[in-house]
Amino acid sequence: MLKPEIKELLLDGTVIPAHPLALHKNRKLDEKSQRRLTNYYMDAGAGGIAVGVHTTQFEIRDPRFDLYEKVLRMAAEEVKHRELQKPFIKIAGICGGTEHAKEEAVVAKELGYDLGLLSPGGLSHLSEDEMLERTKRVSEIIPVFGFYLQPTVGGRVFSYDFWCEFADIPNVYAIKMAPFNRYQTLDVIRAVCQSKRRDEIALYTGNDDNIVQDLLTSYEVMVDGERVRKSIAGGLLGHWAVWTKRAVELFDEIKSVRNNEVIPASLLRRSQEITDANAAFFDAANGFKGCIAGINEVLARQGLLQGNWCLLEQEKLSPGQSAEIDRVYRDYPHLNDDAFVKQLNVSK
Ligand SMILES: N[C@@H](CC=O)C(=O)O
Repeated sequence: MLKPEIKELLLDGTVIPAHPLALHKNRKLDEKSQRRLTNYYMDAGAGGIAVGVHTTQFEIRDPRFDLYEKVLRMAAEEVKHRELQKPFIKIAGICGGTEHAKEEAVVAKELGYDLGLLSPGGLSHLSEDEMLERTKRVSEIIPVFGFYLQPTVGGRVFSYDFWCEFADIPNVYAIKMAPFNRYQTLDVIRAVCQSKRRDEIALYTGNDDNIVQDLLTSYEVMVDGERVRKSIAGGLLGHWAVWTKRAVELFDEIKSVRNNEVIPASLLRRSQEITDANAAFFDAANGFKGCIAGINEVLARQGLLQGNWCLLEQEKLSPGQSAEIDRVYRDYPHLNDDAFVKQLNVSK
C-alpha cells in the first residue's frame, strides 16, 4: 500500500517537519502564510511534511474551527503544484477513538497522503489490546506511522509487548519515538528488531531532548542469538518546523558519519546546543505549555508567519519564553536559517 519510492525514502531516513498553522491576528486561517510554510519546507530540502499534527494544533478538528481537511488539502496542493522531481512524504496526523481515526484516515487517503501518524493522545482509557485493534483498523485504510508520545503532553507508557505486536501489523511502516525517555525508546527499538518486519519499519525520533544522539546511534539487539542492527532513520519533529534548512544540513552531516566507528565530538556539542534551543522553543521549563506558540514565534520573527497566535487564546508564550528564544538566537547563531529565509523573499 505504501508507494515504493516513499518507502525507500522513509527507510533511508529524512527530515520531516511537523507543519504549523498560520493564523491572522483574529485567529482565522492565514492561507497565504500557510501555503508559504509548506513551500519553505520544500525549499529547505525536507523529505516530507506531517500535517494535522500537534504543531498544526489539534483544535483544527474542533467544529468551531473545522480546519482539518482544509489544511491537509492546502499542503497537498502546494506539494503537487511544485512537481518535485524526487519523492516527498506526506503524512497526516490522525487522532481520536477508532471510528474518528478511521474517518480521518479516509480523508487523508483521499487527499493523497502517504501515511497516517496515529496519535495515542487522550486515549488512556483504552487497553493496549484496544489500541492495537484501533491501529489495525486504521492500517486497513492508510499505511500507519506509529507514535510513542510522552505522558507529559497527553501520551502514555506502553509495554515492550505492545510494541512487539504493533511492529507485526502489516501496514505499519514507521514509528515516531517521542517518549523523551531512554528506557522506553529502547523498548521500541528492541521490539521492532525482534519482528520479522524489522526491515519494513523505519524508526523516527521525536525525542526533542536527544535528537542528534538518536540519529547518530546504531543499535545492536540480540534476537534469537543473532545481533540485529537498527538505526533511527530520521526525525519527524516540531523542532524541525523552524530553522529547517539548518536541520537538513545537520541531518546530511549526521548521515555521512553515523555508520563510522568514530563520531566527531563537534556533533555531540551541537547535539546539546540543539537540545538547549529546543528547550526555548518548546518551553520545557513550563512543561511544554508554550511549545506551539514558541515554534510560531520563531517563524514570526523570520517573517514566515504574521504572529505567534494559536487557535485558543490561552495557548501562548509562557512568561520568560521570548527571552529564552532571544538567548538561543544569540548563543547559537549557526543554528538559525534566517539568511536562507530572507533570500526566499518573504514579505510580511
Ligand atoms: N517531540 C514531539 C512532540 C510530540 O509530539 C515533536 O516532534 O515536536
